[in-house]
Parts: sequence; structure tokens; C-alpha cells
Amino acid sequence: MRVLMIGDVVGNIGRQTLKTYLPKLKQMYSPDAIVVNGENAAANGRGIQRAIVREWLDAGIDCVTLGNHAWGQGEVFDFIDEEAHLIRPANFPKGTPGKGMTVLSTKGGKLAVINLMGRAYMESALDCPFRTADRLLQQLSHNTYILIDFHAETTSEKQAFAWYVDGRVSAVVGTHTHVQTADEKILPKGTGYLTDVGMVGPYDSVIGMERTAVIKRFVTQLPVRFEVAKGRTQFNAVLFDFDKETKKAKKIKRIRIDDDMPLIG
Ligand SMILES: C=C(OP(=O)(O)O)C(=O)O
Ligand SMILES: [Mn+2]
Repeated sequence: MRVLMIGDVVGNIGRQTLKTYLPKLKQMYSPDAIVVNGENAAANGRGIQRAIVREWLDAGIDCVTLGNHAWGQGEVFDFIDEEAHLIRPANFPKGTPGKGMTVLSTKGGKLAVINLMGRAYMESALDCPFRTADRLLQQLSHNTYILIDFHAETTSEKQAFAWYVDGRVSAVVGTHTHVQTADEKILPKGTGYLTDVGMVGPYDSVIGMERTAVIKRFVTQLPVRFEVAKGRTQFNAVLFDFDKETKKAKKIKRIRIDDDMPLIG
């Protein structure tokens, strides 16, 4: 089973970059499933709209995950329960609209995708992501590949979580910081791991936002409106090959394409 996980797509520029590279990557790697984090996909970088989800699913993306901006666009409440393969962090409190796990039937087999959110330095009041994972994993049969999008700020929480589920899932991929880490590894019991897959969006930015506004925020300590940056772009993703028998990771390849750098990998 080969799964392509694409990092947080940021704003219109991120969506356009995704549109540019997706066909090439599908042709190059022929993934059995494509998962994209869309929590910053709206024009202002906060949330996602129905039209974006529809466009992505029609373009061959199999699952869209979210994060702390899940509710950034008011219209999401109108469709989040209608889109089978749009998921938001499973550890939002019980009764929250939407769901945190979906199971995809792919040509390579069944792939469960779970979205969780960390709690360290994250605003929302969330249930424990570790215990939420325990609960969800009990619902899955042993012949299912399992990918977890762990949307969190700190490396320590992401690493701790991956060790906690090592051997129980195929891979844990961190999202949210928008910076791709270079620590891909396969843990001792076979779970693939990457602290953060990075983003699809502006290259000359502060994690996707226009840098002068962010600098002003830090220098003046006053509230400043952030806009998605313009200009050169970057495309960050990670490709997993999972073993058919064990459902565990056997190969991990980071993908990073920047406007001024050739396709690495
Ligand atoms: C990327 C970040 O924020 P957001 O969830 O707004 O994208 C971040 O704070 O690291
Ligand atoms: Mn986020």
C-alpha cells in the first residue's frame, strides 16, 4: 500500500500549487491513497469551504483532514457531516459536528485515517489524544492500514504520541507547524513517523503568512491582521510504502518541491 500525505495547504496560493503538482506526483508515484490536510485551505488561511473539498475529492484526493482551524469557515457546519472523507480532530469534545476517523477502500486495501490534535500550546480544550487513539484503534480490524494525522505544535508531544502508538498503526504524520522536518523514521515496532510534513503554500513567508505583518506582531506585541503571503511557492508531502502482510511502514520518502529548487527525492 502506498500513501501520499500532503501537508497543510495554505490559501489560494497553496491550492494553486497543489493543482500544479498533484497530477505529476500521481503519475510519478501512483499512490493507492492521497490524504491532504486542508485546515488552512480557505483564502485567508483559516478553515475550508465545501467547494474546496469537492474540488479535491473530484481531483482524486481520497481524504481531507483538518486541525485547529476546522471551524474557520462558518459554512463548514453545513457540510462536515455530509462529506464521508472529510475528518476533523477526533479529540474535540463528544457531540462536536463531524468525525475524527474514516476508512477508505483503496485498490491496495482498507486504509483508516485518523485525525487528532495535540494539546501542548494549542488553544482548544480537547480530550486526551492518546486515550482517544486507544478508543478508535479498538474499532478497527487487524487487516486495516492506519494513518494518523497528528496536528500539533510541539515536537515532544508528536514524538511521545508516535512512541505511544508504535506497532499499532502504519504511520503517524505531524501537521500544523508548516515546516517539514527531516526526521522520518520507522519506529522499532514498525510505525512510520515524521514530526511534520510541512505545507503547500508561500515560500517567502512566516509559516505561510506575509512576513512584515508577522514581524510587526512580534516587535510591537500588538494585534496585527495576518494575510497569506504571495510569490514563490513550496510543496511539501511525504510518501509511505506499507507492507501488505504487517501493515507497517517499510519505506518513507519526503517530498519537497520549491519554486527555485528541483524536485528533491
Ligand atoms: C501553523 C500554525 O498555525 P495555524 O494552525 O494557524 O496554521 C502554527 O501556529 O504553527
Ligand atoms: Mn493548525
